[in-house]
Parts: sequence; structure tokens; C-alpha cells
Amino acid sequence: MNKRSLSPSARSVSAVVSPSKKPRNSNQHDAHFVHNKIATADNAARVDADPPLGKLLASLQNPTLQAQGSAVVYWMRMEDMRLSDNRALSQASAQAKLDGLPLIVLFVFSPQDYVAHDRSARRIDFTLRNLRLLKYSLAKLDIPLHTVVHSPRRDIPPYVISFLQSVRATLLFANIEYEVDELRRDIRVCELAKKQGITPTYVHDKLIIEPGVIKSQQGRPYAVYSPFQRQWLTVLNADRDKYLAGLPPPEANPSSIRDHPTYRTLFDSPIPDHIDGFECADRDQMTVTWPAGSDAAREMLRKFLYTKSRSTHVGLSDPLEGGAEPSDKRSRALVYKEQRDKADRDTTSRLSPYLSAGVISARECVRATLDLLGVKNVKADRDSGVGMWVQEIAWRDFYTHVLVAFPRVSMGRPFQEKYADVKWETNQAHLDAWKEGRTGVPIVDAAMRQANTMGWMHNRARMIAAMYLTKDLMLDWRLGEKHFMEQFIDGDLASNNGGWQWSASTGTDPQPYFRIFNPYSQSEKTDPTGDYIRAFVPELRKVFGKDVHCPPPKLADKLGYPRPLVDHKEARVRALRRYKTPGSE
Ligand SMILES: Cc1cc2nc3c(=O)[nH]c(=O)nc-3n(C[C@H](O)[C@H](O)[C@H](O)COP(=O)(O)OP(=O)(O)OC[C@H]3O[C@@H](n4cnc5c(N)ncnc54)[C@H](O)[C@@H]3O)c2cc1C
Repeated sequence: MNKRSLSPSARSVSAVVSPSKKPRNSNQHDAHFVHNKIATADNAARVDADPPLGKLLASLQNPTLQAQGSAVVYWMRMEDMRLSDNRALSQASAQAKLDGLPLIVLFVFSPQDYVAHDRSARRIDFTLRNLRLLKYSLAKLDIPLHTVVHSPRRDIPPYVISFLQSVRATLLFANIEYEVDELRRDIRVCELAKKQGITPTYVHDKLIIEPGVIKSQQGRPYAVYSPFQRQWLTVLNADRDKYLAGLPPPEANPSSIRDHPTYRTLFDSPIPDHIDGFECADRDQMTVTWPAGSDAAREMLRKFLYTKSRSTHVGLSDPLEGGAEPSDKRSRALVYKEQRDKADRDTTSRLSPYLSAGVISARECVRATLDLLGVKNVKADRDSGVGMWVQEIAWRDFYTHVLVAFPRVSMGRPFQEKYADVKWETNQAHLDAWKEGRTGVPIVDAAMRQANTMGWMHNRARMIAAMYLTKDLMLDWRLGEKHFMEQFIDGDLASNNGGWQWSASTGTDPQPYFRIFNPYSQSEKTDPTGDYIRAFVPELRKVFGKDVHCPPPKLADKLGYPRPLVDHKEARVRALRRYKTPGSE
């Protein structure tokens, strides 16, 4: 994401809304690091007119032939934390074998980027936990994983080049990160590499179909999901082997690398216990609820595809723990269409942290649906459970395509500029109550407390909580976007921004502003048993029936549960007025 230093006139989101607290992720590397959040409309338009992915791909054209080095480097990033089915790693390994060279893996921690991206301590800790497993698996293949904490972030390109020089490597492989800052960083790496006789190779890996392929008849990127998804499916099934091919893990290095005077020390590089400023306060709970590693991710995928949902797994729990009955007809995947909007059971896969960190590939998820159905063609229809689930994977592709084609969305701008002037409230007390789950609307409070305890939220709950912040409390969607990133273990800029702009009715393919969720009727649909609310809102643990969705004032007072911050009907009228004429009171 590129939210920093977009222009001298770029403003911080806190300035538009209310004085915000000191950033919780400030740390010793970044005590003076300030990142601006909202680009001017002109600057955003300039970046949209010439998106940086095109520049990166152009700078990879016509590489000059380089003298062979002594090693090949794969630069692992936060989104590709697995060994198998990893395109850049696989290509790096194949090249190393071809050239008879050792393979070295590099990982650069960049605290300033974590601040700029509002990364949560949970997401950073998940990265560290995965890296520990990866380091172990790589070491068994005699492949060193070299890690470094690097600040300031603007110096990462020269650092990476100097690392390659220090290990006498002339080939660099990496998977593309699609956020603006990261693309600009990689363009700079390419510029420096050219001067130093190094050939970089950047490949598409994150998505099923890479950005740029799915276009409208006019050759433009889609800003609406349904036609995007239809074409996505056609393109995918027309070239299934290309888009879904699995790739082997890297081959082992010769064991002699461990005696090599330069390379042997790379094996000693430690995985830090934590990154300063990102200490994960509930690491133990996170470790149980979101176990690290590709094996855990695969087991979660298997359980989703082949076993039933459980009411015991609403909140913090071990997803790998037994108890789920194998079911060939009622597995979560097969009844996903009917059940996915229910938050009172583990109806969805809960794979988002693993997909966001690349612990499992989206390709593997889609391949697994083919095995489940025993078919060759990918199904992504609205009539079947599995088809609906594949549509969610397509949403993930869609939002990253949007980010690449319209980088403005990651620069704090609404996709629809006409809503840039919508008048937001300035109310720190309301914002705090929303964050802490004290709005007096049980489904919203359950959702927010689920985020606070699990670092994750059910999709429908995210929509309800986001819609409530923006339409009922009339608070700026960028505050919610930032808060989710700071809380979630699955924080992904494209999906989070897409989800927020959809809910705030400012984005591509948004919920129209006049369709405003009624949180009480949403609650009855999303949590028909009330188990979700009772799991996260202990004040209401003994309340059943309709009251749990909307406790009568006297009951709420007796239970010590807050009264609603705003009246939904009145808030709705205010939102309609302000959206209809942006700028009006
Ligand atoms: C306001 C808001 C913020 C969000 N922030 C994030 C985020 O930071 N990271 C994130 O991964 N998802 C985000 N989402 C999308 C979605 O809520 C989560 O992906 C989903 O809840 C994860 O649960 P799951 O893995 O059980 O999903 P499943 O229902 O099992 O879906 C499978 C996978 O499809 C993808 N997916 C599902 N729904 C969406 C969607 N609406 N948009 C994009 N991809 C989707 C995810 O990778 C998910 O793991 C957000 C949605 C909203 C409304």
C-alpha cells in the first residue's frame, strides 16, 4: 500500500476525523516515522493514470546478460510464506539446479512498512511463527534463510542489492507484491540491479489470475464484480493447467554449503522473538486459534471440505482439534451457500490468515474443490456451496485487480470521488465504543469483541460492523479500515479496503448508499440462535429469544449492557441526507 508521502499536501486520516491516539505501533526504529494517509485527488489521479505495476513489468523487459554468480537468491515476502506451490521459489530453485549453484532465501523485516500498512502485532507474530517453521524445513534441505530487520524502508532496495553482492549472487527471484509502496520499492530494486549486473525476476503468485488479464470488451479493468467473475471463470477454465498448476518445493542444496566460508553463517541468522513495537500480547491464544504452517492450513482446508460446522468453534478454539464429523453431504463446503452468512458456527473455512500470508496458495484451495467434486472444470456458480466458495476466492482476486488498476483506493481516496466530501462526524467517544464493542447494538458489539479476542471476524459481521460505523455513527470509513488492519491476523490491504469501501458505498461495485443495513434484522439472520452474541458479549449470556438481538432498555440497564449510542432510524435518515448531497449536514 502506498499511503505515505504521497504529496506535501497529503493529510493524515486522524486530522480529518478527530485527534487520534499515539500510533500503537510506533517503535524504536520508527520513532519519527510519520506516514500520511490521504492523498490529494490530483495525486491519486496521477498514480491511477500510470499504475506502478506496469512500470515494474516494463523494467523487467530486456534484461542484460550477466556473468554467472555463485548463488541464487529468493527474496521471500510476507505474502508467500510456504515452500510448495510457490512460483518464485520454485523458479529460483530450478535455476539454481540448472546453474549448479546454491539457493539462498532472504527475508527482510521492515518495521516502517508495518507502520505504514497498519500491520497488526498478530499478523507480524504470525509471520514470525511461520518463518520459524520455514527455517526448520529449509535447513533440512541445506537452504539458509537469512533474516534482517531493516529501517528506514527507503534503503531496502540498496540493502537487497548489497546482500546479493555479499553472497556473490547475480540472480534474484521474488513474487510480486501489488501494493503501491512495494511496487515502487521493486522498481527501484530493478534500477539498482541493472547497474550492478544483477538480473531480477518478479513473478505473479498471489492470485489465481494475475492482474491485467481480465478486461472488459473495451479493454478496461472491471470495476464491477459480476462480469469480472464471469470472465475470470471463463479464462480460468480455458487454461486451467496454467492457472492451477501446482509446483514442487525447492530441491536441496549440496550439503557442502554448510562448510562454505560465506554461506555457512547465513544458517545462524535468528528469527526474532518479536519486532519492536509489534509485541503480540495474546500470542499464546493466537498460537492455538491460528496454528502456523502449511500443514495446519491444509488440515483446516480438509476439515472445511469434508466435515460439518461446529457450534463449539465460534470463538477462541483449536481449529485442528478433532470432533468434526466427516460428512460427505453436509460438509461446510457443500452447504456453504446456505450457511456461510451464519456467524453462530464455524460455517466458513477460516483460511483467510493463511491465504493472506500465503501459507497456503489460492491455487491449492481451488484444486481441492475439484477433488471434492471429482470434476475437471472449476465451478463458481451461485447454485452450489462449493461454487459460492470459489466465488469468494474470486472476490479476493477482484479486489487485488482493483488495487492494481486503481491504486487510488490504497491512497486513502474513495474510488468514487463524488463521495470525497461526505460529511463525517467527529466523535472520539463513539469511535472508542465501536472499537471496544460498547455500542449497545449486540451484533455490532459481538463482532467487534470477536475481532478483539480472535484477531478475526466472520465476513457478515465485518459488513455489519463496517456499515454501522459509517452509516449509523457516520464516522469516516478510513478509521475503520485502519482499526481492522491493526486488529486482524488476516489483514490484507486489497480485501480490507474493498470490504470497507463496499460497506461505506464509496468503492467499486459498492452497496448503494440508500441500502443501509438494519443491524437488528441483520442480527436475526446472522445469529439465529443468538450463540454468537452470547459467546462474545457476556453481559447478555443469559438472554435468549429476540431480546438478545435488541435488549429492552430496562433489561440492558439491569445487566450492565450499554444503551444504543444512536437511534438507527434517525441515523439512517442522516446518512441518506449526507450521501445524497455530499458536503451537506
Ligand atoms: C469491512 C471488511 C474488511 C475485510 N478485511 C479483510 C482482510 O483484511 N483480509 C481478508 O482476507 N479478508 C477481508 N475481508 C473479506 C472477508 O470478510 C474475509 O476474507 C473472510 O471473512 C475470511 O473468512 P474465511 O477465511 O472463513 O472465508 P471463506 O468464506 O471461507 O472464504 C474463503 C476465502 O475467500 C476470500 N474471501 C472471502 N470473502 C471475501 C471478500 N468479501 N473479499 C475478498 N476475499 C474474500 C478469503 O481469502 C477467504 O479466506 C473483509 C471484508 C469486509 C466486509
